[in-house]
Amino acid sequence: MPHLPPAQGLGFRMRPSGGKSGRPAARSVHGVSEVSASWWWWSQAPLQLKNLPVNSFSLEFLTELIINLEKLENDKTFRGIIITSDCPKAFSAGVDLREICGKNPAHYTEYWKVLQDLWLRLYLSNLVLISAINGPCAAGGCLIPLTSDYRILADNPKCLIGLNETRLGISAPFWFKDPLVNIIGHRASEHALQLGLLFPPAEALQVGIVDKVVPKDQVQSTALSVMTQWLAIPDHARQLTKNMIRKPTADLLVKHRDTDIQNFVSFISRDSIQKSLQMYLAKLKQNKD
Ligand SMILES: CCCCCCCCCCCCC/C=C/C(=O)SCCNC(=O)CCNC(=O)[C@H](O)C(C)(C)COP(=O)(O)OP(=O)(O)OC[C@H]1O[C@@H](n2cnc3c(N)ncnc32)[C@H](O)[C@@H]1OP(=O)(O)O
Repeated sequence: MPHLPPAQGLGFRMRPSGGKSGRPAARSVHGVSEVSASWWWWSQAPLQLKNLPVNSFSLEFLTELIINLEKLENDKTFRGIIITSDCPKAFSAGVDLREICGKNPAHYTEYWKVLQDLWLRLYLSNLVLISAINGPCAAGGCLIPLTSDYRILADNPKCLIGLNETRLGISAPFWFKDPLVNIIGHRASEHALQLGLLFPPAEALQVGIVDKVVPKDQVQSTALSVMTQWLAIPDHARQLTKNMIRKPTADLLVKHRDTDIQNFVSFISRDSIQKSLQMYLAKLKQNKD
């Protein structure tokens, strides 16, 4: 792991909410993030993503997320995580475009490798992962939902979800496409991916990219209730089953990850792509005004 300097506004919060176990909240500060590990309810941990303004995946944010997930995974008292956003504007805006614009090939290589690492850690996690999606998530912003075991989306027209890469003139990586196919099926994925569809809540539910749509103020309570159902299953049986179903998909990335990195680096280093990226970033800033 690279050494990371402290940064403001970046972090993950595991919010205490009157835990039943009576355990005191443990608070520790690690490098860039403050992690308040405490018990909320049994062994489920709410993990709130906070990389203002839109939870885009900067290298620093990805690295911290991986570290925090590893801690939770190794702490045998935790059996599940509810992942949500603590940024009002988005669940996640996906790849932080500033990480892949105007940098050098070594940086692009490191960035893509860490993004793959996060995907692998999430996709093969032994924990029950529930995405409580309380904001838009497009393209790379779907990484966490697509690798989760269950997805709950807030019923708000702004909460669009989908792999819209083709609309940006790019193709979704195969390791984004594969989980989508596993979730919504082949034909629906062909349709969604080629057209770069971003689904509003009702359509997202209909196509199956999310499992439940509820009013925004019920996303957390619904996630808790779903988690309770999942935790009623013995861990070892559920974990073996999850691994059996997901391993073939994960193995594809493990097997092809070096080639995938090379492809990404050569693609992103092209002048034409760098120009498009600069224009897209400028457009995002203009839209704000
Ligand atoms: C032509 C584009 C080419 C892209 C080439 C990419 C190549 C990648 C190779 C292959 C990778 C494929 C897999 C993954 C791909 C991705 O994830 S690409 C990123 C996809 N995400 C988006 O396109 C989301 C863009 N953002 C938005 O739509 C909106 O910001 C929002 C999330 C819906 C929030 O809207 P709003 O509340 O109106 O806030 P804004 O004012 O728009 O944004 C606030 C600030 O955040 C900055 N920002 C937004 N998204 C990103 C981002 N992805 N990376 C970096 N920064 C981002 C935005 O510029 C604003 O900044 P300031 O103006 O400085 O406040």
